[in-house]
Amino acid sequence: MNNYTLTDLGWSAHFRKQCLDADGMPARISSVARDRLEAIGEAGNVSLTLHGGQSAGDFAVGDWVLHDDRFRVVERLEPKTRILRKAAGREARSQLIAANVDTLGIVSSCNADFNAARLERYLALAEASGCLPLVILTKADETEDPVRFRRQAERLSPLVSALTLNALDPEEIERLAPWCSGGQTLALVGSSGVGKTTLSNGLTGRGDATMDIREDDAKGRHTTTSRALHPTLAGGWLIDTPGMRELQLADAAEGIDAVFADIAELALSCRFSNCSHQSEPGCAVQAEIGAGRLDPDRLARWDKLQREDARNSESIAEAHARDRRFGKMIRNVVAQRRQERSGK
Ligand SMILES: Nc1nc2c(ncn2[C@@H]2O[C@H](COP(=O)(O)OP(=O)(O)OP(=O)(O)O)[C@@H](O)[C@H]2O)c(=O)[nH]1
Ligand SMILES: [Zn+2]
Repeated sequence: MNNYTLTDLGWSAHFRKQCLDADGMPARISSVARDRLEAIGEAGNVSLTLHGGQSAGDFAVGDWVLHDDRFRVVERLEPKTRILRKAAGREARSQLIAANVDTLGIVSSCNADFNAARLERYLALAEASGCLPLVILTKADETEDPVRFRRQAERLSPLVSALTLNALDPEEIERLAPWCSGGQTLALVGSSGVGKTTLSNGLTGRGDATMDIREDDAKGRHTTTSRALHPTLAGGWLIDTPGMRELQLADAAEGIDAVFADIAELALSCRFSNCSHQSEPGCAVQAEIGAGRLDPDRLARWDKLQREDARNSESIAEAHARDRRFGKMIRNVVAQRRQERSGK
């Protein structure tokens, strides 16, 4: 049995402001099942049910909700940050992976996994999600020169802070405490084998086994959902879901511009506003490359990310519009209920 305060759980003025005139008890979602949410509140773990047009897909691990005394979800509070991904399947739309992640830990290792393009992709994602990016370079014990990797990472963007560590050493893992203490939430992304599980186990003190929640689906079969919001030893939270592990860029245009702010700014000085920065006359970007001040590979990576993002965003723009209409409908229903309750 836990006894967390709302502050321990990551509650802040951002959420309090949203429920000044709302009734219901706050709880933070720790896992999302097909028709039910598991959450943690001041009274401990609670199992919440959805009703009245609510769909599990509208909620993500890390979200704050208000529930009534029959443990029904009344309202989802607008999150501080949200991590989206382009959903699989033919109908392209974005899918909510996690909410209220304060820091996105971008994990890579001090070896052949280190890849500038991949780091930039995750940095853009962190920026688009509103999370603080932290590059965590593992396997520092396996290289002669970890500082070289850290410098390379820090050169990618002024947004980056990076640290190197041996994820197998509990003392070194403690260096991550500032990002996952005091109710703060950290999530880890990165390729397979870079040490996410090792870090996660070290940060939470738990073994590899995830606490599964069993649920009967409509056909009477058992399905399991992993609890995905884990308390860290430092007094914060770690979000670990399968979806976090397969993130792609979607709708991250702003994030890309922030990571490549130097190129985006140069591009403003190109003679043509639709310059492709390949061979046009008066291209400020090519001029910088010619002068040896800009790495042509970096321009190529920027170009690739932008094209990928444009493809993804185009197809999900319509789905977003539909989500907004749906959100509005839900808010209207909730407001109407509230009016009815206070009126009678
Ligand atoms: N020497 C050393 N080994 C490490 C370090 N971090 C992880 N490892 C090892 O690298 C291997 C892969 O680590 P995992 O934690 O399973 O990697 P992961 O990112 O969770 O991989 P997936 O589960 O496939 O996504 C394991 O054998 C770890 O023991 C480190 O900092 N130093
Ligand atoms: Zn140009």
